Order: sequence, then structure tokens, then C-alpha cells
Amino acid sequence: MVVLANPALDSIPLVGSPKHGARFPGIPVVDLSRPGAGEAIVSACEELGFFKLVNHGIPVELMQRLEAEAVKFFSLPQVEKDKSGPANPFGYGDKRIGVNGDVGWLEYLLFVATSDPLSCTSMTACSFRSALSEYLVAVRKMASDVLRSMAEGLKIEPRDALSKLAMDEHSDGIFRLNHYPPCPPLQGLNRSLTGFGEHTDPQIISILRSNDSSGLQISPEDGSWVSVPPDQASFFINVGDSLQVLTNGRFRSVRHRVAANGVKPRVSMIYFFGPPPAQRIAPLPQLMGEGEQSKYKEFTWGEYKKAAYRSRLGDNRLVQFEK
Ligand SMILES: C=C1C[C@]23C[C@@]1(O)CC[C@H]2[C@@]12CC[C@H](O)[C@@](C)(C(=O)O1)[C@H]2[C@@H]3C(=O)O
Ligand SMILES: O=C(O)CCC(=O)C(=O)O
Ligand SMILES: [Fe+2]
Repeated sequence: MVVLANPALDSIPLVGSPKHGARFPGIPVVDLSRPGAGEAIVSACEELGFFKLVNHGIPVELMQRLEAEAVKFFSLPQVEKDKSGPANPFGYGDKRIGVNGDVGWLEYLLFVATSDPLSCTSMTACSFRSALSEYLVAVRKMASDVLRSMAEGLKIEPRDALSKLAMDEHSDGIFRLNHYPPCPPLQGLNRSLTGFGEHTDPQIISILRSNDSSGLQISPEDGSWVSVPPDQASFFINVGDSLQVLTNGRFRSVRHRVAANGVKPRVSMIYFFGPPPAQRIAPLPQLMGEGEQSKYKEFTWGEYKKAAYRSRLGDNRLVQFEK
């Protein structure tokens, strides 16, 4: 815990400037419209667990429309926003992340991505509803293309082996809108407030879009951090814990975090693609070499999620499921 001049910031940890070795070659960029996309996705997921997706077919206007609706919501008076909270886990949250004591310099809306996403909030605006539902439909279709392309790159059949886990009618999709206000200056400290503390995402993949404000950092290897230059027309995709297990550790579930920005507000929207609760999460047999053993104990997504929601944000959640 850090003691700062402003008591409101008292319990929010600080992050140092990212440092990484000279060897870091940059964030991989995958062009979804090109024939080699599958191989490029596979090598990015093996090396980093993270890549930027371009030529994805989703118009930037659709992203900007939802961003504008989110900004409208986050600009409401605090009493209005509080009517949609506290996040439990769904709804409006302010600085508290999850229920186990994590905090960050952000406010957010978290909801179920299927059925009626806004039912856990007090929001009635038609413009929000329609921007959100169009965005979710478009990202779902794109995620399905990415997962099919990934299966192609992995040379596994059937080609929907991965996409069907994320696209089933019972799949556990979550959507999150994060707003990081510009953070107050930290009196000569060469550090920033933590926007969202370091963690891995528990699901299969997460698809993130942000405005042109920096802050997202990923960890290419233990202890090193690199900044991800923002790009509001592209998506950033990360491998989650479940995909690491489905590939028996071949893909990396990437650790990432957000440092609060001192100048510009950051608005991000993330679709987390989880499988159905009863789905067994185990390495795909098509990916196992002869005599290869699973590195993980047997579990279902429901069991993993329950354990994840009892953990702190920065915990290594997979370690208790390793053999
Ligand atoms: C501290 C927590 C917040 C989180 C649930 C958890 O107990 C541990 C995992 C966290 C995380 C990280 C990725 C996503 O943002 C998220 C929605 C998820 O599925 O797992 C959050 C959870 C949350 O904010 O409720
Ligand atoms: O807001 C961001 O850019 C990333 C947030 C994140 O990693 C998360 O919500 O899980
Ligand atoms: Fe995350």
C-alpha cells in the first residue's frame, strides 16, 4: 500500500515504467484478410499470447458509436451511475475490482454478453442498447473467424474445434467497458497509478478495443513489461488461461495490466469468450503428440471460474490445476 497526498488514492498501488530487454521485436500484427493469418495467429499465441488484429472487417464507426455511448454513461452524475452498481460481479463498479480487495484507477460496467446485457444496470437508453448489441454481434462473428483461423494454423480438424466452445448457446461470454480517468500527478514519483492490476484472463480469448489513449502493458516474460501502442481501429487479442490448457501449454496466457494515463482518459471495451460452464477444459486430443500427457488436472469451466472468482487479481490461477 502506498501513501499519497490524496487520501482517495491511498490504497491504489503504483506501477513503474515498463522495461524490457532490447530483444523484444514488437507486438505481432495479424492481417485477418490474408491467407497466412492462421499461421501468424499461432506463432503470436505461442511466443507472446497476444497480437494486434487488422483488416478484421468491423467498421471503426461501430466501435466509436459504442465508445461515445460509454463516455455518455461515465459522464453521468455519480448518483446516477451508482444506480447500476455495485458490481456483484455484474453492473457498475468504481475502483473496486472483483470482491477480494483489488482496486484500480478506473470505473467500469461489466455484464453478461448474451441474452439481455443491460438487465443488470439501470440503463434504458435505446442508443446504448442498439450500439452495444450491434457491436457484440460483430465481435462474436469476428471471434469465430479468428478461432477458425487459429484451428487452421494449428492444422486441427474439425475447424470449429475451438470456435464452437466460445460460440455455443450456453457459452459464458462477458463484456466489460472500462473508463480510466486521467490520473492526478504523483508529486515527483516516476510511477503511475495502477489502472487495472496485472493478471491473466481466465477465459479462452479476450478481444479488446480501446480509444487512442495508452496504458495497456503486457509481460513478454516474467518481470518485464512492454507498452502496447493504442490503435483505435484495431483489436488486441489475448490468450486466456483456458486456451493455454486446451493447447497443453503451447499457447501462453499473457499477463497484462493497465497504467493510468496522466493526460488522456482511456476507454476500453473487452469481450471475454468463455466456454459453457459444464465444458471440460483439457488439452485437445488433436494437439497431443504420441504419448504426450496433459500438464493439467481435469476441470470444467464452471469449476475454474468459481476458483478464479475466489482469487485475487494478480494470482496465478492455473497453478492449482497443474499436475
Ligand atoms: C479479482 C477478480 C476480478 C475478476 C475476478 C477476480 O476474482 C479474478 C479474475 C478477474 C477477471 C480478470 C479478467 C476479466 O476482467 C474478469 C471479468 C474476469 O473474468 O476475471 C475479471 C473479474 C472481475 O472483474 O469480476
Ligand atoms: O482496460 C484495458 O485495457 C484492459 C483491462 C483488462 O485487462 C480486463 O478488464 O481484464
Ligand atoms: Fe484482462
